[in-house]
Amino acid sequence: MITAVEAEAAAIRAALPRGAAVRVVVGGVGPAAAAATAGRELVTGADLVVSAGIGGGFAPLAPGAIAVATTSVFADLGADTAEGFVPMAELGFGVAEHPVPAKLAVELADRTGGHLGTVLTVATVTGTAERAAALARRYPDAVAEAMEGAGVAIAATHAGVPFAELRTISNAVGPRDRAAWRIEDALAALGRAVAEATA
Ligand SMILES: O=C(O)c1cccc(C(=O)CC[C@H]2O[C@@H](n3cnc4c(=O)[nH]cnc43)[C@H](O)[C@@H]2O)c1
Repeated sequence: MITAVEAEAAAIRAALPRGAAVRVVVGGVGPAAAAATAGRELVTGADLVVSAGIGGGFAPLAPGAIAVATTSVFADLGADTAEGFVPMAELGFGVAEHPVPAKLAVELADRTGGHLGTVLTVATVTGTAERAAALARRYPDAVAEAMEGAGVAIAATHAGVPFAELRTISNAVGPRDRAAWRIEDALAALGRAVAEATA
């Protein structure tokens, strides 16, 4: 499991059953750090790699809720134009959407009680209602936004290893309101979700 920060890794380690064959690695914030870390870790072998941590939630997901990716997508990798955002794939520069094997996503959601949907990976955290609405229009089934998942997915694809993404909600995707963040609730939910997923 690759997390962005130590607090996420600590919540996961505390929840894992004793002797679980799970490596928990802190990779840093953002898709580039996550991809580099996952690539390095996958050289030593793994059956599965999971990007796990807190994230922003799209309605109706509220702080403490669990999101499980059906697809992790680079949502802000592309070009800004007068006609709007053009995704990387439409520019002819590769793949932005990284599907999770359906059986894996469904099993993870069943075990954790998580909401299935697209999880967006962004390099810039959404901080306005306008951007949140634009993302929701482009990805109507989006359940969460975070900064690492699709980076980990790229490394997993290169290594030929299945990938999943698990996010617990700390804040709503929308206008920046740091006081409304519920990081402790999200970390507690992350621990519960990992305990349920690995029981
Ligand atoms: O100071 C801020 O306003 C601020 C706003 C959003 C995120 C941060 C972080 O430091 C987040 C880093 C970390 O958390 C994940 N995360 C959590 N919520 C979101 C979100 O709404 N959008 C994107 N990422 C989010 C992210 O994966 C990072 O690892 C500070």
